[in-house]
Amino acid sequence: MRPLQKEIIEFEKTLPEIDAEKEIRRSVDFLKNYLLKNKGLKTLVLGISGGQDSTLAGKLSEIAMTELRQETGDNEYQFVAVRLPYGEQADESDAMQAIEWMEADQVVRVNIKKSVDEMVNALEANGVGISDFNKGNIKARTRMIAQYGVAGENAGVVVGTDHAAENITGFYTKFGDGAADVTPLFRLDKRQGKKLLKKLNAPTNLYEKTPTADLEEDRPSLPDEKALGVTYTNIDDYLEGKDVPEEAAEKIEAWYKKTAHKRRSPYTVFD
Ligand SMILES: NC(=O)c1ccc[n+]([C@@H]2O[C@H](COP(=O)([O-])OP(=O)(O)OC[C@H]3O[C@@H](n4cnc5c(N)ncnc54)[C@H](O)[C@@H]3O)[C@@H](O)[C@H]2O)c1
Ligand SMILES: Nc1ncnc2c1ncn2[C@@H]1O[C@H](COP(=O)(O)O)[C@@H](O)[C@H]1O
Ligand SMILES: O=P(O)(O)OP(=O)(O)O
Ligand SMILES: [Mg+2]
Repeated sequence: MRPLQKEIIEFEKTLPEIDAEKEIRRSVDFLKNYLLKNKGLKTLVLGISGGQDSTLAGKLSEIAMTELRQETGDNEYQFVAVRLPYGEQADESDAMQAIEWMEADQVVRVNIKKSVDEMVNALEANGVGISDFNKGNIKARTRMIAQYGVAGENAGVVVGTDHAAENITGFYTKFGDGAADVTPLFRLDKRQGKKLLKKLNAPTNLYEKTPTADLEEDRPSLPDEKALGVTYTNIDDYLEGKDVPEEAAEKIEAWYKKTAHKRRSPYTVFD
């Protein structure tokens, strides 16, 4: 194994093989225990995009809240699914199918378009030109603001969908979808997430879907793998300690180094 690969695996805590049932239980118990330990917290809040990761994190959140209601008799334990389209979303039906499948207790819908466009206009009116790529990150941060708004009014915490394959590459917007209070998928790679969804009998189309952040208007539904220049198969293999082609390993390690600032708290004079 490459020396940096070993270090990364230790950091991400990814296992070479998993028992899906055990990992489902581990994530559900983690969510339940977090709310039980932090008295006063009652809800889990998560944006549902129609993609694999939020479908999985949403289902785990709903299972956790259902069990907590049954075990405590407290019906305030609720999972709130949040739809956050920017205007019309191409795969809206997938998002609604995911919400129906996970049987979310509550659904909140906020169209982020006005808010995002206002911010871009305000910046541009003051001489700061915003690229389509940068606007994409503003969309992700606006979704974060909306989710914290919902959490703040519902004694909630925001669930993040970050997992090992996104974390290692820093493939998320800093303080956007990278901002969350609890991350039940941390440690899992992309194929392990699929394995959990399969075990949970999720609709196949939701986990066989091409992963996309879908943040750019110039390149709609841009596959993550195209943006990253490396496949999830290679990333997952790398995280599971397997050999991957030299070029893929170099790309993964370059992303890991370039995005180190996202995996820590802000730098200080002591760094
Ligand atoms: N999960 C997803 O699929 C997903 C979601 C959103 C974005 N994305 C992708 O993730 C990426 C996000 O873009 P990004 O990383 O350019 O934007 P970002 O906003 O996440 O990070 C860039 C910002 O980080 C800070 N920064 C950069 N280098 C730093 C350093 N060395 N030390 C401290 N701070 C530093 C700066 O403020 C900079 O503006 C894009 O590739 C985007 O397409 C993926
Ligand atoms: N359109 C969306 N509606 C609700 N939530 C969304 C939407 N797009 C993204 N999200 C949330 O952000 C994370 C990260 O998405 P990536 O596809 O990995 O960039 C996603 O899991 C949702 O929670
Ligand atoms: O985060 P999601 O749910 O949008 O999944 P994916 O990253 O596979 O698009
Ligand atoms: Mg997505």
